[in-house]
Amino acid sequence: MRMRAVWRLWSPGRGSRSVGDSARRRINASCPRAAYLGLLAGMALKPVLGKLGSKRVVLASASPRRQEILCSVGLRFEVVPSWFKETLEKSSFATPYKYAIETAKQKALEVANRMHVKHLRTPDIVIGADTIVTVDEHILEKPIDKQDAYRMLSRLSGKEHSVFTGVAIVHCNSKDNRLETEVTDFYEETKVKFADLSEELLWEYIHSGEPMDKAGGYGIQALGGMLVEYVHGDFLNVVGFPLNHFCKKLVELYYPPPKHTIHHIKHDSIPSVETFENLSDEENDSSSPLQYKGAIKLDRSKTHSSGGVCSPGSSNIIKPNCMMPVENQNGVMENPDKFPSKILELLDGFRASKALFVASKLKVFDLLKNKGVLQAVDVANTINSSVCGTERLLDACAALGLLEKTLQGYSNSDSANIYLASDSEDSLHGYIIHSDDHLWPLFTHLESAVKEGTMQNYRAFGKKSENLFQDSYYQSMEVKQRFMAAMHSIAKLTAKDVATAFDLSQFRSACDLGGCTGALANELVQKYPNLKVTVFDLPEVIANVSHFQPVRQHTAPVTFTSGDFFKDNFPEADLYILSRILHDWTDEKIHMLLSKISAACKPGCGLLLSEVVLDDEKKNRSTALLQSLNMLVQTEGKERSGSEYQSLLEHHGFTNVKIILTGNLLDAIFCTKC
Ligand SMILES: Cc1cn([C@@H]2O[C@H](COP(=O)(O)OP(=O)(O)OP(=O)(O)O)[C@@H](O)[C@H]2O)c(=O)[nH]c1=O
Repeated sequence: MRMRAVWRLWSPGRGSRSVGDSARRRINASCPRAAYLGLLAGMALKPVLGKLGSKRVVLASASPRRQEILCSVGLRFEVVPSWFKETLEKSSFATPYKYAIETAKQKALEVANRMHVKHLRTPDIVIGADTIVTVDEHILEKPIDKQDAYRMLSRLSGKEHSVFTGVAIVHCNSKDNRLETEVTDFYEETKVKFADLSEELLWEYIHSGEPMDKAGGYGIQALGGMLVEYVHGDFLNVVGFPLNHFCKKLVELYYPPPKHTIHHIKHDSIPSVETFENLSDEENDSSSPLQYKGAIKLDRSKTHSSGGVCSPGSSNIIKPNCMMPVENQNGVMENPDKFPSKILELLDGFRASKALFVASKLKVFDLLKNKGVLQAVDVANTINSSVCGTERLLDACAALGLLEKTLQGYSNSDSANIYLASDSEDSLHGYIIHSDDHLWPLFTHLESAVKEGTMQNYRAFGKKSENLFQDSYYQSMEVKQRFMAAMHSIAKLTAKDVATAFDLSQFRSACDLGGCTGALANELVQKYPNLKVTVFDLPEVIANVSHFQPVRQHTAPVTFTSGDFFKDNFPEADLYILSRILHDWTDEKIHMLLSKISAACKPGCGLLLSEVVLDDEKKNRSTALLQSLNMLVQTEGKERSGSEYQSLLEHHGFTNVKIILTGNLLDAIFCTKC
């Protein structure tokens, strides 16, 4: 086995309804990623699932993976596998995804018809899906036998291919005993790259039996994961169902922007955007008079799928072609394609960030964690702020899903308790404060950074950063502590995924260069009790690490040694670690550092990097690419792609470079000295 792909998103059965709330919370607390996904999805889907709860929902698929994925978000449905044969003429479709969508549609329609006619049980909604793999302009479906699987897998070997899943959501209605259907469809594309597969590995995999019921002849969620070098896009889409896109579609269908938003379109030109978080205000469509004050009331009898909405006699008349959700024949609200939700989301993004920053800075989440539920006036008095300002901040946070608002007052959401309270184990408070105090001023000079191609520390803080860390991050005790708390937050969030990305059990000593508070080092000694880890960092940092150490430690403690890795000799080790170090520096300085590490390494020594890895074309991972802009405004470094890291490492005698996209904020790269 030469390559291994680890993507922790796939965890069958996670979030199943049998797990009680408190149990789930416990699981989540020890697994930040699961917690994030669980809470986000749970929160987002609640109102939509509520609406679907009373409907007969049918999954027209025999695929156990699709059943598990949909189960995992708590959707209630029956399974009626489709009898539709996947025999549409592929060459008659202009693009592969159109073929996948059409097949998905036919699968769902076949089930809808059969249930209506044969079983006299018309479903409300039928969901169909079809997954295909495309490579070199060929569409690969499920192999018919082992030879076919061999042909498919050898075609995929060493190459990038696309996985498309087409999905059809069919709304059904029985009128005068006739079945009426309304289809909403979409597709999702994920790019997957396979390693070069040896004949031996290929046949071993085929004989495992796994390829036979899977498009392209592999199952990424199981043994097939070992064939994969990287995945760009939605992992679950490869597994068979694009859950994220599906949830967004449900939101669009069942939860159009709140009616008072429509008011804003007219007067502010900035409607709120459809994020999952918007859904936390479950009762948006309640009949609360306050909620609709001054807003257009949508009268179902006056809405038409073709025209838009008007409310005659009201002063708030909306013209037919403005960005209104319109009702389709099934009474379902849909957004016209023109609605530029993505752009508006970006345009508004800074407001949401700033609301989060201010609430964190004013310790709103700490207060609510301690007190449970409070009215706005009590929060305002405690944080020494105006009642009207506090109320608006709390409302905004509630609408963003950070708080919950009831008649009793405001309380923290689960994710706020886990990530926003400053004293919780997985708190991101440090990083939030750093973002507000340090990154925000730097980003206000992004335009200059882009024009000049350099960091903006002088413009933002009036200080030259000749020595980046001394001048920017360690210039005062306060700034240093803030910076270390920020790095600690991120390291805690990512350490487990980085520490477990590769098998490091053969190493006995490790040195984490620039390892700061030792968060990754502490995770490594948990995972590998026989590993002795030394954190090597500047004296200013080492002097300040004590209060970041874990309270209960069952393993040998991590040791800390001070020095400058550019100038001083560093401790001997058979594994070196650089976590978020290379992205701070120019290629020239990286070469200097890597050649020092290479010289210190004996053959067989390992080097573990943890960085955000960009895709080779630098076009797919927006979070990673924004992180590279972040490096532009504040350092002389940048984020790099997998092949860029590979060539830097190979240049210094490291081989067998493996990259794992962890699905977390940091990815992991491992290589050995030859
Ligand atoms: C690439 C890949 C695919 N699959 C499975 O491949 C089948 C695709 O075939 P389909 O025709 O879309 O679905 P089906 O299995 O025939 O079911 P149905 O929709 O009823 O026709 C689905 O099962 C998927 O999970 C995996 O489990 N893992 C993977 O990495």
